[in-house]
Amino acid sequence: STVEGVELRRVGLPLVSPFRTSFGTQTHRDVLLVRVVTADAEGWGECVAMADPLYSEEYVDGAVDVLRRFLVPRLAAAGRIDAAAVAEVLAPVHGHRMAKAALELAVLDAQLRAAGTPLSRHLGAVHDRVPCGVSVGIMDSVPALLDAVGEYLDQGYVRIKLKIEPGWDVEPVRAVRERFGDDVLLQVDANTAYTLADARHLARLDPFDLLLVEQPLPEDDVLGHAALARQIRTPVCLDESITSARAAAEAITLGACSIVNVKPGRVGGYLEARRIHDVCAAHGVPVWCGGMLETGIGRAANVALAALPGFTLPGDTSASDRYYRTDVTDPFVLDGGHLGVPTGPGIGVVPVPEVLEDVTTWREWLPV
Ligand SMILES: O=C(O)CCC(=O)N[C@@H](C(=O)O)c1ccccc1
Repeated sequence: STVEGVELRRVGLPLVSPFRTSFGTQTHRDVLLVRVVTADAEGWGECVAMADPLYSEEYVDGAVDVLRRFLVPRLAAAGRIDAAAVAEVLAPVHGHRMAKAALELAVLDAQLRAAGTPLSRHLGAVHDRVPCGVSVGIMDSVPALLDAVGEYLDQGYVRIKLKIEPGWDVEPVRAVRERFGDDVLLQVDANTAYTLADARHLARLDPFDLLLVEQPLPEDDVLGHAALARQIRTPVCLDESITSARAAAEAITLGACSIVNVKPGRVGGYLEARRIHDVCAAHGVPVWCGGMLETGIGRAANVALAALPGFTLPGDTSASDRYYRTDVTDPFVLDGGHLGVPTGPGIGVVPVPEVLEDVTTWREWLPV
């Protein structure tokens, strides 16, 4: 399809409750949405970058700039192209995977809508609904944590992920196990907050039968994760380190991880995410779909991806109301601990016009 123009749009969404991780606390999301207009259809993409470069090197203002000055012009210069070729067209621009992922999804969504093909079918989904986990932030106290976990379990979430950091790890995990038992699927996410010197401390999580410990060490310390994996029993899962299918193959081969969190925004798009899924499947490594507090736009695409066969662990594909009182699309609502995979063409959802207008803080039309 030939792109006629691209709209960059920022929306401001308050979170229903503060979300604290080892790298900071979020109370509000400044989300960049990308709308691609072609002769046949328009498509939507979402950039998962945060306002500040604290999870990765990307941030919203930078994504806007690289899209406006480098990515959209290169897409325009390519003329009529298939969505499968977008990554190659954008490859000369180094990095900026979240910005690239947003543009690629918008092109792919427009193309699939024009063809009447759901994204799930295009990616190779085999399920029509996916089991949902939930990510629980670092809390002010253990009692507050137990209340939050109890509430999510009552809502039907099938897996609990606890954010941890030095000083908030063994005790909250023990408290959740003691209160909710050994059958609850439980995992932890450190977001790079530890070092290899913490190996013996992290081994204190072993008795709690966790599904995994996610990204305990810095994203560039692949060999450190391999060394750690030899010193603890809890399976190591990588997130920030896995920036591509090649990075996944390398980390697995080096023994740095036995589970992978697949996040389309982090790896440059849903097509690279599928390649990571395929590489992991070839190595017998289970994957699950990570989240970046997406609106219904990114959430719809994540649920489609999470329906692929290798996604055998519940992902961070929570309901819209985990984060937002009002989503920009019709809300994703948990049903028996699952979310239904959208069945419409493309990502299968569109922003609700009046909501979108109400939450828009900035927009720019880039003619092509
Ligand atoms: O459910 C969600 O969408 C969020 C899941 C989650 O914990 N995301 C974490 C992460 O490190 O994976 C994150 C949150 C905010 C920003 C970056 C990363």
